[in-house]
Amino acid sequence: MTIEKEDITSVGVLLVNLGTPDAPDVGAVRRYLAEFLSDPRVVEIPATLWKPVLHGVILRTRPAKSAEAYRQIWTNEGSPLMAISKRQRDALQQRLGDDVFVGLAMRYGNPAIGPAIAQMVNHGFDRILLAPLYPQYCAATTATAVDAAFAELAKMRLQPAIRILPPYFDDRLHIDALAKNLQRQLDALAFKPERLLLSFHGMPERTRTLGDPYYEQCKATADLLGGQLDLPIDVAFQSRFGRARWLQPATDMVLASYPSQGVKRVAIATPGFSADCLETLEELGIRGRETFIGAGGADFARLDCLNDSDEGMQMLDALIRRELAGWWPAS
Ligand SMILES: C=CC1=C(C)c2cc3[nH]c(cc4nc(cc5[nH]c(cc1n2)c(C)c5CCC(=O)O)C(CCC(=O)O)=C4C)c(C)c3C=C
Ligand SMILES: [Fe+2]
Ligand SMILES: [Fe+2]
Repeated sequence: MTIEKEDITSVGVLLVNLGTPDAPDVGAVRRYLAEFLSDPRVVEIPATLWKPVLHGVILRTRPAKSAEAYRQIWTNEGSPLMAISKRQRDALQQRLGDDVFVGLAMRYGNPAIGPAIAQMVNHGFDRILLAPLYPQYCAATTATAVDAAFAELAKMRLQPAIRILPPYFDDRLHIDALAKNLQRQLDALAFKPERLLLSFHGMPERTRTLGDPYYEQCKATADLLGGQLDLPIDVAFQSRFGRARWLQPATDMVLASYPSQGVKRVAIATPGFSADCLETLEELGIRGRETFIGAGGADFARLDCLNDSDEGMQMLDALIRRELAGWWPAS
């Protein structure tokens, strides 16, 4: 009997994002935050010091506040991050066709990475491309997603072959998709912004010296993108958490200071997020707007992430096809 190569290989792609609570209520948000903030890749404080603070203070106070924020952005399809991620998965599956399976998993909450990998392996997928949907690399996002996948593989005798989508912060495909998508949104605005603020999720500043290339990669994305747009850009970092010094400048401080510098019309975009989520919709779209208008600003627009836009899906399709070279299409 001869076994053809095509008969024995089965290729799957697993899109991975950060994750979100199952519901906008205190219990679900507490479960999500407990998993997220117990990850030593996220909070790099010795467990003996951090656990009492997490369980004694943070998980008693933050879930109610965060649940209230989630309620303001929740949709009929659930959390925006989940709804958009599912649409990205479906659109990619459609583009790649039936020969390649496209799955979706989240680092925190559901659907979890471990069971998603186990399920793919049980269904016979022996070549899996993990695609953490973070354009810029940091240990708190990319590395922890990969850790979770390999923790599942560590339980297996017969492991699938694994590939990992590299960070795509400076990839021409990514920059072109962002430029085209943002220009389209800017052209549709009822006002002409004097400034485009590019807001990336913050990180503790010390992660830079510890070896994360995140800050430099955010700056590189911004520089390349700025070169393709016809308005001045600024870069800032949002969502500060905890007491340590975070990457500067902080988005809320920049928004508050614009009007006194004569910048009254602003657009804000988030090229570090592949899908809109609490941090873009509530923190920027609601609170950021209030900060800017409250400080004397006149016009504010929050621009969408690439999400499942044509530009975004075309980029993802091309990035994934490139990483699948030699695996698929079968030669
Ligand atoms: C895109 C990159 C992200 C980085 C880098 C990141 C670092 C980081 N985040 C926290 C703490 C929180 N982040 C929260 C939400 C959240 N964070 C990201 C992405 C990055 N985080 C996303 C996509 C989301 C949104 C999830 C959603 O459900 O829509 C939250 C939860 C919400 C809240 O209570 O504020 C926390 C907490 C830390 C500590 C950190 C780096 C060390
Ligand atoms: Fe975060
Ligand atoms: Fe936040």
